[in-house]
Amino acid sequence: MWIPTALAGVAVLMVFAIYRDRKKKHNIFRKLGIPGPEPHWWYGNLKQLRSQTRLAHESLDEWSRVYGTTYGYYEGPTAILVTSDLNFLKSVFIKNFNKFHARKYFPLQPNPVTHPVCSMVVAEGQRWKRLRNISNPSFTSSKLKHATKMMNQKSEKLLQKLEELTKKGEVCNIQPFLQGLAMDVLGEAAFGIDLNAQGDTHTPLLSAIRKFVQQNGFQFEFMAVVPELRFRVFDVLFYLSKILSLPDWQIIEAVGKVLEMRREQPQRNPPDLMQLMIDAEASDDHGPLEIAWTTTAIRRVTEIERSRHAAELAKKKLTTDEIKIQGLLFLVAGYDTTSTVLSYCAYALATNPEKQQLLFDEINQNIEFEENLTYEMVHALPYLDMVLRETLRMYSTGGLVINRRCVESCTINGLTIPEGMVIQANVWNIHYDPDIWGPTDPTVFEPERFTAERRAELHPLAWLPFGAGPRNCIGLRFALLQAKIVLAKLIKKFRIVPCQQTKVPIELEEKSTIISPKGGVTVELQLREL
Ligand code: HEM
Repeated sequence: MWIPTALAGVAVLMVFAIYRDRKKKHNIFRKLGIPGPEPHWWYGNLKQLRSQTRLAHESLDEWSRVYGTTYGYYEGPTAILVTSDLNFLKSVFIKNFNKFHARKYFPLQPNPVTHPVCSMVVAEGQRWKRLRNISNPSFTSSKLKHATKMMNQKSEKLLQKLEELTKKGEVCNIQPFLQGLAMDVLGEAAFGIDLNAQGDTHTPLLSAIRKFVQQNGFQFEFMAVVPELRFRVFDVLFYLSKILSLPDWQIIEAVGKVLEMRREQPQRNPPDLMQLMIDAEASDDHGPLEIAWTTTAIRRVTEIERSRHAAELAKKKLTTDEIKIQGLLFLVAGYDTTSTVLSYCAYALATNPEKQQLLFDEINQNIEFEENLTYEMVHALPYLDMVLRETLRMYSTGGLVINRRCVESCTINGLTIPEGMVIQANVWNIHYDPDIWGPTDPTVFEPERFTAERRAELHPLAWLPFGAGPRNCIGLRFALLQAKIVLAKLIKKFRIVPCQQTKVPIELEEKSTIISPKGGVTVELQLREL
């Protein structure tokens, strides 16, 4: 009888210890004199952050109306400082980057310090720098110039598909088409292969990526409540994903096959991302990815892997597994973002016909039908640039990942930030601030906010769709170039008009870490007369 009683006593003591620990952690903002919503002792403010009626960015925006420019909330025990103070953000994202080079942990991710394999998006410190430095040369101006021909070809294929649909008199949900295009462009640019996602929208790779993007979203957010278990749960799930051949494993396997193929047919000119990674591959490989993915194996290999990693870090080399994970990252990071932004553009132009006409006039005067748009031609279309920037202001699809985790306690603009606190840029709030974007109401689509003169007056952190500082989006220029080529060709050929199925105002949803139009964007495309 005494055993169950003792166990119950231990359980009560443990719950009490956790309760006290949480209460202590939830006192951080009070001690710093920072306002914010009252946290629940167990899940913090997670339940209020996302509800049936509100998405996370709407909660952040709403809280800033109640608590002001800077406030704090908690995800489980983790303190999140949310701010729209542009100078404060500049200090964190740029001036003090050495203390803020990490992101808030994703709901499920590998341990960025001890796990043998991390992609750039979750890596930290030297590890992140090494991965970023190896990938950076893929995004130089000369690489982008080289990619324009391929982007043109893929866009022409998109137009053909859309024309077929239009001729049948059908309205179209444009997002899946744009997803196919984005995937084809990435396949060529990063790996030198034709994925033909536009030919067959149900290829196993595309389906796997779609599922991956859906599943790795906020349904795992409960992990924020028990951050101590996050890495272990990731390890177990990843191990299971191999056994069950879940989407992430399918993508990794597909990238692995490309890697093998490319090792046999090396050196494209100029080298693409895959070639850069192969060139940076370590000769003494660590062995297959799966060795790490059992909890017991992890303990066994960590020390060995750590010392190997230290040696590799010094050589700036990549392991085979890192190449595969980086490959997965680029496919996932570039696929949904660019296609989502283009879908928002279609919505914005359909519902603002006079702005669409201005854009058409600029394109019509400067480019011929089916012309191969060069890098220089695209950059000589200022209104096209303004339309994209305004769309990205109004619909900041990646706003929720624009945060940094403090890796060493420090004082920023008079505020003491303890290690582990996350600084979240309140992007949607900043992007709709009338003091920055007025006098025209920021809820109105007005590309004219981005004339060269007005841009020169903007604070460098006022427009944040791609984040800021050394850890901003690596694909920024690539994405903008691709989006401009597609949009210019699309508007030259079609008039985009709203139809019965167009949801006005647009409905949003949180998918993975991005904010997308719910159910895509359905519009009517009318062929323009030649
Ligand atoms: C319009 C399309 C895109 C948008 C809106 C977007 C947005 C973002 C944002 C907001 C971040 C976080 C930045 C920060 O924390 O400061 C990010 C990071 C990243 N993006 Fe993009 N992105 C786009 C396209 C792409 C493309 C095409 C690629 C790859 C070809 C890409 C690869 C990445 C990677 C690898 C990171 C992590 C960078 C790091 O941690 O160092 N993105 N993106």
